[in-house]
Amino acid sequence: MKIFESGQRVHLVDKKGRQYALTLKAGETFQFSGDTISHDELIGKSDGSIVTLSRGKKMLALSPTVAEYTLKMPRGAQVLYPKDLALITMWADIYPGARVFEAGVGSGALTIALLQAVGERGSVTSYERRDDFARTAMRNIERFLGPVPNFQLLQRDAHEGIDCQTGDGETLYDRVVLDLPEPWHVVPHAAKALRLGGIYLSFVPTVPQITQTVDALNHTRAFGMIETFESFTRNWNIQGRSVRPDLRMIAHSGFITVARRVEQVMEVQSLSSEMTDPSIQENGDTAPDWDGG
Ligand SMILES: C[S@@+](CC[C@H](N)C(=O)[O-])C[C@H]1O[C@@H](n2cnc3c(N)ncnc32)[C@H](O)[C@@H]1O
Repeated sequence: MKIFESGQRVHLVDKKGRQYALTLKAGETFQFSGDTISHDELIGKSDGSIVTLSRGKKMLALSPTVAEYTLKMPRGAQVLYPKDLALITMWADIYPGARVFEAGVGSGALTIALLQAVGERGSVTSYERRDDFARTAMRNIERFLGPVPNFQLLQRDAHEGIDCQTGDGETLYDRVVLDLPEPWHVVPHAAKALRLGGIYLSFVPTVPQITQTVDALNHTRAFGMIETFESFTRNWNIQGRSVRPDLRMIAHSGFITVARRVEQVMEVQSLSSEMTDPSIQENGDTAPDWDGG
């Protein structure tokens, strides 16, 4: 059972699912539309409890998930949406023990997701150009995760390079994850900083940014398996017989580009070689390469 303690972040959720964030501090009072509840009443309660405010309104007290926390935490820069955080951690294949380089940090939403995924055995090193954003991010990160000895946040410009040499000349990083406007300037540094087989991932909101990023990845000849994709999530309203998609959704956030650091780029097959490829059937469809498909 998780019991709320002073210093912890708690979300109070009303009947309509609206969430109100507070950081517990003995002696303080939470106020909401003329209703109040003292933090002391929440401290010692279990995660998932129902609490009653001064005028009788009932609310659910929950320990926020990463998705809930990052949507409600103070922002310097725009945060990544949970749908993109989920895809980034999966497609960058952030695993326990991984050594990750990240830039820029913004408000720290992606950093929190990366730190959770690498766990105590892994590490995250992040560059953020703006000192004010770096400070907001550090507060956000520590308020959610507590002290993070495996995290290094440096006020640096990632366009100028990624420090990646250990004493014995080994490159440091398993993964490079970028959420900044011009990732193509960082691509040559990522090629040097990533170990062979390592993964590069960047997130950008517009099509010209993808083109420049993919051009830069191809230009280095150090990356293969380059893919770009986007995602949509659409919530559904399920109330009695009213079962339908919500009227509003986030129609666009951005594009994810992923690439693998390789020793040598394999030539892309030309159309003429595809024509002689036995796996291409006469109608142009690719033949299944499994038995009985
Ligand atoms: C969109 S925000 C990142 C948001 C972050 N991923 C989050 O979820 O909270 C982009 C950040 O990149 C930083 N940035 C832009 N160019 C940079 C560079 N060359 N080096 C380091 N940081 C940079 C900006 O200051 C900004 O904070």
